[in-house]
Amino acid sequence: MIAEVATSDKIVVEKSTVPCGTADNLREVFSSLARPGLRFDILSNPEFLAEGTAVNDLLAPDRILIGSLGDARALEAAEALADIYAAWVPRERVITINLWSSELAKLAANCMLAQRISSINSLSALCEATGADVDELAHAVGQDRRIGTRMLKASAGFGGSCFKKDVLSLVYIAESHHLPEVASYWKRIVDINEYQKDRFAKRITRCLYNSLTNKKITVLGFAYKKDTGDTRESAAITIIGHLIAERARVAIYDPKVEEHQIVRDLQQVHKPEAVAERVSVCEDSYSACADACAVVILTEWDEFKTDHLPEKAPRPRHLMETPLASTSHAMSDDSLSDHSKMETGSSSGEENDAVLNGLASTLSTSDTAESMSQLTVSGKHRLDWARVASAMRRPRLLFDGRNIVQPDKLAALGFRVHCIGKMKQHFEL
Ligand SMILES: NC(=O)c1ccc[n+]([C@@H]2O[C@H](COP(=O)([O-])OP(=O)(O)OC[C@H]3O[C@@H](n4cnc5c(N)ncnc54)[C@H](O)[C@@H]3O)[C@@H](O)[C@H]2O)c1
Ligand SMILES: O=c1ccn([C@@H]2O[C@H](COP(=O)(O)OP(=O)(O)O[C@H]3O[C@H](CO)[C@@H](O)[C@H](O)[C@H]3O)[C@@H](O)[C@H]2O)c(=O)[nH]1
Repeated sequence: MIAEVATSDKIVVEKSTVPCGTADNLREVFSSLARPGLRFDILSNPEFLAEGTAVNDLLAPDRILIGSLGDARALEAAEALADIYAAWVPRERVITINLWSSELAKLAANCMLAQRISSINSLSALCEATGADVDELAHAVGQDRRIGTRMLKASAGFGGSCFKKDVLSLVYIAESHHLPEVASYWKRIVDINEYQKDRFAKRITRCLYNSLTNKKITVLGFAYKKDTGDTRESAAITIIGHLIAERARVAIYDPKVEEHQIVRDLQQVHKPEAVAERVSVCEDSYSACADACAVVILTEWDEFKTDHLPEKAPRPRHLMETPLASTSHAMSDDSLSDHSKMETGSSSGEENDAVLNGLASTLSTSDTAESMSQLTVSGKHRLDWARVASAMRRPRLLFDGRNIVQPDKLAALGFRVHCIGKMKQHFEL
């Protein structure tokens, strides 16, 4: 299009993430379609902003890459583009490199970011098996400045329109250059991501006694990350797909994703009838959680955090006198003990309810009640987890697919909390 309408020399800037070598293809297109005598300088200037932080990323980028062919004329074009950025970006952050390095650097950056997440996620499986804690591990490892702490948050899997696409693009490039070992190395990043989502979904099923049929499970968060309504490649799509396949009833709440988008996404992985029958999209967390036996956090929205809850909620006085030791051993296995309580309403299950009810009455009179009902942090809304707990059914499981809650605080409210990369199941009697 540009080639066909241009009547003077042009600088053409590639902003999109493209396979390495695209600039060459563009040059061929321009030379075959453009008017004779016109010159087109193609520059690679990949975009590094992330959704949710786009404005900040634009205003204060780590670096600006400008790739050019490197001849005198191309360097002049690169300089013209660099001058635009000079209005707000320090010159030393504008890196001028060759065209192919720039195209490949964008892909490589995303692949290496995705690789870090798959690395920590693969380690999260090991943490669950060994008793290590993945957040402690990430912190300890990240203190080495050569490694750093960012992009090391274990999760139920990365999503977004870029990571999977760009890793697979690199895989394709490696294959087309006859580098199968390189291709298979990078392919594993995506494989581990699929494994992580699958593992998380299976853990939910396992903790609900290997049957989800007609059990209500609430999903909090559908976007691929917080502060965006984008759902492309969201881990929620795959994980909810598993829940639907297991015939659960799934209630979904996300503060930014519209119902029609959720339905459309789920219809990619399931028949429309199954989605219509098994999925409901709710206006708020409380209606989504009512009567659910499990809550699953899939997006790290701030409103789901527990930083407004007191460090340790007071145990109701009447339960202080109750001998608790006798039941504690029965709670150590994450499936059997819950099973007996849910099916039979055994005494320990009733004690759990008593804890919750007692807690509610204690909270209404104690000082802690004030901090507990303080549902904003720095002016931002927080979920009333005590209200959620009282609206749920036993065993009140909570699966934190983003490791954003403080498990002990929720355990004090009667939840049984499962986190990524932590063997310990958090609950109180
Ligand atoms: N979304 C981000 O946060 C982000 C950040 C950095 C870089 N990028 C890159 O920017 C580009 C656009 O991303 P986006 O999130 O806006 O994607 P998008 O899917 O929202 O937009 C892509 C647009 O390109 C159009 N399109 C696709 N193929 C085309 C073709 N062959 N010819 C003409 N038009 C075509 C689509 O119709 C769509 O309007 C991608 O290369 C992406 O990797 C995106
Ligand atoms: O420690 C982390 C960090 C992120 N994620 C997940 O990874 C995905 C991607 O997150 P993020 O990188 O913040 O968002 P994107 O908007 O996809 O941005 C990436 O993709 C863009 C498009 O290419 C690039 O421009 C950005 O630099 C690159 O960060 C999301 O699902 C996150 O929840 C984790 O699981 N753990």
